[in-house]
Amino acid sequence: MHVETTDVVAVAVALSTIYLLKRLRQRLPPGPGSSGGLFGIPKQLPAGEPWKAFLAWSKKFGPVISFYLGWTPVVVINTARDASELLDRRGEIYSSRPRSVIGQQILTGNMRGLTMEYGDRWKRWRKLQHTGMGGKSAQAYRHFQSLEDEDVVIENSNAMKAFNTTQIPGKYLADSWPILLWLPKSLQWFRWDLDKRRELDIKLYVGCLRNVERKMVEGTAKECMSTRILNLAAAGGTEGASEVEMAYAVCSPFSAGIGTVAASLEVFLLAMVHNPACASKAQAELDSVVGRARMPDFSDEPILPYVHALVKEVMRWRPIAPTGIPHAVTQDDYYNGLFIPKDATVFANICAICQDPDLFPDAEAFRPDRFLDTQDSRLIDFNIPFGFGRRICPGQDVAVQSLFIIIARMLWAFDISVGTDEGGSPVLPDTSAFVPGLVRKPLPFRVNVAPRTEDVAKLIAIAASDAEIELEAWN
Ligand code: HEM
Repeated sequence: MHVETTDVVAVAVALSTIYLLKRLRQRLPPGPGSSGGLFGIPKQLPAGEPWKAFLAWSKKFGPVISFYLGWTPVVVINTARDASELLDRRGEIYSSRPRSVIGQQILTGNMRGLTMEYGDRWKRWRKLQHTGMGGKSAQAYRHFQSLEDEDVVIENSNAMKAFNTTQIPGKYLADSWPILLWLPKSLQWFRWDLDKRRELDIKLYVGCLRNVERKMVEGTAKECMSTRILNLAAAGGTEGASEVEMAYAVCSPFSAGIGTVAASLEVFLLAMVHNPACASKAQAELDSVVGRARMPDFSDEPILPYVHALVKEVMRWRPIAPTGIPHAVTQDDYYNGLFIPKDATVFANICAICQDPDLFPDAEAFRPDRFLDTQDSRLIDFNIPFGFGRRICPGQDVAVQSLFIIIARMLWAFDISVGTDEGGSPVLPDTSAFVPGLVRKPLPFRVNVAPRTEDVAKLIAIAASDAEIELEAWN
């Protein structure tokens, strides 16, 4: 039988059209539809803080909503129950990341775990993360977290700045049109700067890892995530991860951990300025448990329930990762009669979930006690700000430890109050004014931080100089 090429093309077009129409007729979760942008399809997320638009839409359309971003279906989950059902229980298919041509493929050569698609490489990377951060490994950092905490740090933050600028949906043509990768490399204008940055990143990360390797050979290395991973590699336990993969893995806590904890501390200050009664209650607990002769330590943690609850409330009241990091679905799925197509991007609206009235009555109020007077395991083991399912933040134990020790010590040492302007009048900051982003932080505000007693300054100075000596050994 003779078949013309045109016949084959016609059949292929017809079949794809039937397939597309069939998919489009399936009932996607309700949503605002598509308005604006090219052919009525929005190219970018709602401006400013998208979680607010998502929350408003969910009040109108229901807890799970959808819309199109370019040609990609986007699903947003707005309650803890639905997030847990989809992202935790169905983790096998909800644990990928949306394809990122610019930020992941080109800038990092698919090495950065945060935005890596689900698969064997991600599983290898994640195993390496647990070597350095999970459970017991996190506890091993406690001593260093209680010490007072530069070229490497600056270069690393440059690497992160470059990565963050690529994480704006719709910003790059090549993210929406991956077909551009078929152009000869010399014509792919969008990769010229990124290729140079990737080379610098690899040099930096591999350089750090080799530095530790050299110290291990000399016998001067201290145990850390790098030594553990290098030992694991030597014992054949890294499943063939390349040197570059390992180098990116050990450097990811740097990038994912610094800005997030710093932003949470700014939220803490904002909360204290507005809620002096909570600060006083925590200070009373600290004074009765720790006394005034020494600073609080990790050993005090089990007997400082209010401080612990205050840390949780800081993270709940104003989550710093408002919509988490988007997941992607790897198979078609149905949920409560709604169709969630393969490759849909899925956001958990963490800010909305943290205001869920069923879980957090009077959610706008800053009330640490909500975590004490409860039998609800979702509050006792509260970790919603760290995301969901298999992609849940691997650094959550490290983060909570950092926040606990810094917040406990700040409250023990200082009175925190509203700042004043040049004329001496108090300036109460807006509790909803944030610098938007994947990780957000409060807009700059004035705050007054004063030592609670004269002895405090002396105690801190002694502790700081001891810590400096100890940290010197890590240089
Ligand atoms: C208050 C501090 C922090 C918050 C609120 C936070 C929040 C998050 C969130 C929401 C995600 C995405 C989870 C998901 O996809 O469902 C995430 C991922 C991640 N976080 Fe954190 N994080 C914090 C601190 C840290 C620290 C200190 C580290 C490292 C020491 C870290 C390392 C990571 C990494 C490597 C990922 C990517 C995980 C993956 O894609 O598999 N984070 N974090």
